[in-house]
Amino acid sequence: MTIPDADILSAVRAQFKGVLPDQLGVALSGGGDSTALLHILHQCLKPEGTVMFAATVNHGLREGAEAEARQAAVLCDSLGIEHTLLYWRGWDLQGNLQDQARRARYRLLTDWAKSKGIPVLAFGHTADDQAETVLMRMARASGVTGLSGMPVQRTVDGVTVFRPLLGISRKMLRHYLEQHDIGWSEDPSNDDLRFERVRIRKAMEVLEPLGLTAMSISQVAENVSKAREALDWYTFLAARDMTVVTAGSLMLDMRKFRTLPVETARRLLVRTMNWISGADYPPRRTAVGDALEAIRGGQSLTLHGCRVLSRGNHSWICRELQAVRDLAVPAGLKWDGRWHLHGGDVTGCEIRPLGELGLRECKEWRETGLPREVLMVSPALWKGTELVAAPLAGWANGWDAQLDGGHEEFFASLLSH
Ligand SMILES: Nc1ncnc2c1ncn2[C@@H]1O[C@H](COP(=O)(O)OP(=O)(O)OP(=O)(O)O)[C@@H](O)[C@H]1O
Repeated sequence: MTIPDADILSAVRAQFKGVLPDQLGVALSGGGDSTALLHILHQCLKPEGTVMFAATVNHGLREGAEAEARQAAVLCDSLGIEHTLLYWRGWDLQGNLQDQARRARYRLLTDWAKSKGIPVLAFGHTADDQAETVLMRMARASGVTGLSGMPVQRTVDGVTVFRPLLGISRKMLRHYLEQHDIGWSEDPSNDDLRFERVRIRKAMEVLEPLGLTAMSISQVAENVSKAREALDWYTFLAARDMTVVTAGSLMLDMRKFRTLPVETARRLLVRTMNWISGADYPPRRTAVGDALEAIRGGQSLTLHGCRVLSRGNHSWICRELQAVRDLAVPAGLKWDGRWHLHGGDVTGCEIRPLGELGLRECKEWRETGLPREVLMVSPALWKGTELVAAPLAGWANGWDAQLDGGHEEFFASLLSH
């Protein structure tokens, strides 16, 4: 299928939703997709005055990579776009090479964008990449979030990662390149059947005559992503209605929580646990399903570095003591990835959890109205074995405990991805 240039350009332009950045970076591998991306964006943005930059990462893993990167630089030069070559030399010869290379690539590219003050970084993921991602996630029996595929836009380390080609197929882009007589490099690993993505790509050739095309599968991802947005809103409103967020923990009104549809309750539980533990991955789906049933049945339990305490009509979700018991940082630094203590002289002091011993010294802890388990995992200031301050347990001593981003961040996390 071919579509005219004007349609491709207007589809890409529409992804900016009327807000064009002053500066934009392109992650240019030199492959067909990102080469087409560079050219298309150049056509869309140059007349609008956006200054473009491009960067290519050489992972140092293939012989031809340097020559391909140089070729990408030549293309940029011909379009008057500043090009930077970034090098990764970090593989520790252990673990999943592809995964490490991908993480390193994102880090190098976002660092580069930040160093140049570039707010938006465009990637060449296409409808085919989206379809492959969705099929791989189906193989893992993913839920609504996984089946939404890759988002068009998300923030990574303060930089907007932007994928304006998700609605355009690889075939259309190849046609575009041929029409404009633009060359590109073929990465041999794109044909390496050891990779699941490549095997899925092959399988798609069989699915295509049945109507399961890159375009139709990526459209399903977009539909699911809209359904996910609606679900997130509902989860957000439910959280506002049935939770109290305090001392970095969450108190759930169980009478309301029990009436929630399972998927809403599951999302609320997962987001709460990720917010409290700081983990950037969710707990296993089956573990969450079991936990949910137990919590609704009024049980207490431990999961994902969090403790769920059943207290009659309420359940508390807080940090698990065992997960932070040995966590100590010099006062002045962030504790458990999210707490700061502010107050007087920090010389010789460190932040550790209040724990059982510390709580015993806080004679007025009951007046806080918080369960002892919540207070025991709260940040306290220690000088050796001497407790200097426990701001959340009624013994502030001139000190104040502040949560990174505050409690509103929890509610915001229900709507962000
Ligand atoms: N070495 C690299 N340097 C810079 N950007 C890269 C590099 N590798 C991938 N990217 C970016 O990530 C996007 C997705 O890469 P991936 O390898 O998953 O897909 P691809 O379909 O092979 O893309 P392409 O045809 O552009 O190489 C690319 O389109 C490009 O924007």
